Amino acid sequence: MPLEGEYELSPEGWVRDQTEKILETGTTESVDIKGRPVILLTTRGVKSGKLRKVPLMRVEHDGEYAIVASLGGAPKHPVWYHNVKADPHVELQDGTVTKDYDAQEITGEEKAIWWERGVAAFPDYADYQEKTDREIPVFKLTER
Ligand SMILES: C[C@H](OP(=O)(O)OC[C@@H](O)[C@@H](O)[C@@H](O)Cn1c2nc(=O)[nH]c(=O)c-2cc2ccc(O)cc21)C(=O)N[C@@H](CCC(=O)N[C@@H](CCC(=O)O)C(=O)O)C(=O)O
Repeated sequence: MPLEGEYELSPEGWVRDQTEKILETGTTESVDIKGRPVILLTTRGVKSGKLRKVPLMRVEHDGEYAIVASLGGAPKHPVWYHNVKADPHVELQDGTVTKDYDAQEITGEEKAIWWERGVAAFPDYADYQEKTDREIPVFKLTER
């Protein structure tokens, strides 16, 4: 069951531009970061109840996805992290395909495995973790 409701785009210029391009073209393949693929995550705003769309790096393995709340190694989690913790029902668009998932924050061995996959997909994640004391959270997505 897709997420219903009005959505609002990021106030962050370059992110907004990429999100708009994905929405205009209908595919996440219309954008990339340093040549690396991107997915589009939709979450439910924890206060506004609005749908929030955020592009994230594509971290996929055998049809399963993870999302990494890196925010470039900032000291605080991105706002969408709190949305997902409050309501784990998210949508993920990869290419032209959008599906519903339940997001679960992972830790320990499972997180170590997905973290490696994340760094393989986007090596900058390792630099981001280096530059902050914040442990960058990872969620695994399970199709609903
Ligand atoms: C700027 C802020 O965004 P954020 O949720 O903190 O997310 C920050 C970033 O993670 C987000 O911009 C990502 O898209 C950046 N980003 C990546 N960010 C990552 O963390 N990881 C990635 O892998 C990643 C890749 C990526 C690739 C392409 C690209 O264009 C952007 C990429 C935002 O949208 N704020 C809104 C509010 C959003 C929101 O959810 N509000 C809540 C209330 C929140 C509250 O006040 O408690 C609500 O609606 O209820 C605002 O200020 O109006």
